[in-house]
Amino acid sequence: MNKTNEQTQPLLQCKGLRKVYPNGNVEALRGVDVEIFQGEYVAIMGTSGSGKSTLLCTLSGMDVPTSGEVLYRGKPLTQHGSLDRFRALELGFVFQSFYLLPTLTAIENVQVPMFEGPPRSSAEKHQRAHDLLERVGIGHRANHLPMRLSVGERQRVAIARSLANEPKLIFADEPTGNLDSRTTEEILAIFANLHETEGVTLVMVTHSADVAAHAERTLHFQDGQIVKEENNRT
Ligand SMILES: Nc1ncnc2c1ncn2[C@@H]1O[C@H](COP(=O)(O)OP(=O)(O)OP(=O)(O)O)[C@@H](O)[C@H]1O
Repeated sequence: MNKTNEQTQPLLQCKGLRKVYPNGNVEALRGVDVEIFQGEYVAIMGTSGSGKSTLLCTLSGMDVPTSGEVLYRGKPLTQHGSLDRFRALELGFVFQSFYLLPTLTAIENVQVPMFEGPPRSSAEKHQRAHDLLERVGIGHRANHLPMRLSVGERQRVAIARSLANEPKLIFADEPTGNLDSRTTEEILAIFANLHETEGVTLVMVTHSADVAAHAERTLHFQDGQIVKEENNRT
């Protein structure tokens, strides 16, 4: 990615991030510095227990670090007002286990974050959700409950939901962890398309080198620290 002047400030940054879980006194993050620029596609890769999910939780404000700071557009996360609202408006999330609400249809699931988003009529929410489902290739499944969808289709719904409020940054935590290899490629193609055609900033946690290779840059994580950084496009 070529950095223009506007991109010299990271979209998201953390400095000296430490996280100690008092339960078991586990030091999950041991001084992590990361800079993520607008429009980047970054993979955080490491073995199980290395601290990837903890990093993602603290970077996104879902959890608080023991020490160190997370900055969004140069300002500490804590100064962005209500963290719930900040997350709903600025961030999108995709998880390994989808976390779709089982009693809502696909199109209803996609609309859930919109209740925190910019004011929209019911008809507008419905239309937008439908457009998002079309965008990820499952407009024809809009009225199905999650249990009537394949796992790959569920993840597509979760991606559509993550786009509900036009987030600046999407966090994906092992988004292909429950998928077979063909479906994994399909889901990664959706991420690549969002990144390439719409400039969505993506931070993806994975334990798989093959999956990480789809990102532009890989941060290798080990024992709560970044031990190596790799540019996947050179
Ligand atoms: N709530 C918690 N309380 C205590 N220890 C925790 C908690 N959450 C995570 N840990 C510990 O912190 C360390 C990092 O865990 P984390 O889930 O961030 O790793 P991970 O790399 O995402 O692992 P995985 O790939 O298996 O999900 C591990 O030793 C884990 O046991």
